[in-house]
Amino acid sequence: MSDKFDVVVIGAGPGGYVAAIRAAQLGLKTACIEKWVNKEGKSVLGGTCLNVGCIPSKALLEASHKFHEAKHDFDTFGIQAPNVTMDVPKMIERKDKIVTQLTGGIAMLFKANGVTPFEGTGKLLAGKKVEVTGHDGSTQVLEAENVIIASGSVPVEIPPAPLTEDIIVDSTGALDFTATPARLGVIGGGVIGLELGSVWSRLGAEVTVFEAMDTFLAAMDQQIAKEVKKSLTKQGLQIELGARVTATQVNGQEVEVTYADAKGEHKKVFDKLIVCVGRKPYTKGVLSEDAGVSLDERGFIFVDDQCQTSVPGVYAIGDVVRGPMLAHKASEEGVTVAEIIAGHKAQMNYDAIPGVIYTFPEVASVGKTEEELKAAGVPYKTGVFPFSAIGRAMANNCTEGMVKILAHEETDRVLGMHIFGQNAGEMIHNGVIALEFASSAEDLALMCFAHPTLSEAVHEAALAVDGHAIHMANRKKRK
Ligand SMILES: NC(=O)c1ccc[n+]([C@@H]2O[C@H](COP(=O)([O-])OP(=O)(O)OC[C@H]3O[C@@H](n4cnc5c(N)ncnc54)[C@H](O)[C@@H]3O)[C@@H](O)[C@H]2O)c1
Repeated sequence: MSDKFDVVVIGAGPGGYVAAIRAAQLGLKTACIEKWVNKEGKSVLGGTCLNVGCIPSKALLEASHKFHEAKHDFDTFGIQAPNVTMDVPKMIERKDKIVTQLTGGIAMLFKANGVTPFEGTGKLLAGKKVEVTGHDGSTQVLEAENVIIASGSVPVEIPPAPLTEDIIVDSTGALDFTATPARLGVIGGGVIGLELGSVWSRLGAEVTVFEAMDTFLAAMDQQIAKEVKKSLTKQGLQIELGARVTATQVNGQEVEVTYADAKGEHKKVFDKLIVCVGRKPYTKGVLSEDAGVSLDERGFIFVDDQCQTSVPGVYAIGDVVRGPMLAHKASEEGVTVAEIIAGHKAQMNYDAIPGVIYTFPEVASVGKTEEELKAAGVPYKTGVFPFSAIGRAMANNCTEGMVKILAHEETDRVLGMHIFGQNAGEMIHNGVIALEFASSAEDLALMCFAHPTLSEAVHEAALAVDGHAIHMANRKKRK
């Protein structure tokens, strides 16, 4: 059987499903192929983000934060809640319910928009044909005017720590622990390591994070990264920098980790070990040999600025192509490509993609870091404002962190915004809008921010760029 579509999308993660919906909205006959099967053996849409990534991890982060707050911080507010306990299976059940609701929601959106879903594995053949192999092994070929590959990424595995059934796990396994491990090891002090390490630490695990690099959150603005490390350490995460895991040995229900740092070789024993050392693009079985689509030297599908691959009419988006591996980046690329296919002018701005680490407090950034500006020789000025001087932060009992704004020394144009603080992931959109609209720090400073809000720290940081902050003594006073 052969079916013809204007657009065939391979993959229904936040890149693929968004691309498919937008293409259908634009009047294009669209199909979307997804092979994901959940724990119950059911075909589901949503990819990594909805099934085992962004959403389930946030459900656990929220639950563990509430538990931690009830146990340790309620007293500050005058609330007595002795004997607070955590029901881990119930927390996991709630997480699973949210996932089911959201993945089912995409199926409904496909229906509402007229996207034809196919369950199975999509493989690009020559001539913009796509073969779909169903879960029962049957095959059919779809013909397409345009193909969008959105096959995503998978966790990197490392030889010293091969995954086991339930002791050495990846980020997916760490979302389904049935009880809090007493001792938890985490390999990789990146985004996933800090988020999942936080979840289980708040629930009572003794957590050690092994990070191979000497610098903590090396890609981040280092003034912010230092504060984050201090805060997480205070919360109980033991962060070992310059620590490379060289071997693991599972003994019954525990695992011994061997790691090397500047002081030599050490060993530490854990009940569970999470491996989160990055993700790699997933192209296995997605491209036939004669498909004509080239990969780059790191295994990503090679694309131009408009996400076009080496084959005209074949596009690739999201984690399988260059750029940050972030759901919202994938979605925006999906919309951009759908618009391009429909003949519209569309472009993605890679300079204004926010990144958030959902620890408590959150860490969020957009644009350039101070280190990047220094390295590029760009003249800049900074405005920093601490949450400790924000009334709402005091009322909320979370005065940790700061907002930092970097602006061009001569033009005053906002070049970067970095926030460590409660709700930083929401506040960072001030920076995204500033970058998109090429605002100056003065533009932000001249806006009226609601009081009392945490966002006032953004306003004050913008004022501080030129030494005008109201609620702190400015280091440099300017007119
Ligand atoms: N909140 C979010 O936006 C979010 C959440 C989860 C994942 N993600 C994305 O998923 C991707 C994967 O996340 P991640 O945390 O796995 O990767 P990452 O790249 O953020 O961090 C991996 C870390 O592991 C370290 N590492 C590598 N090998 C090691 C070893 N042998 N021993 C010790 N440390 C080692 C690296 O130096 C690095 O710091 C990232 O691109 C991330 O952006 C984003």
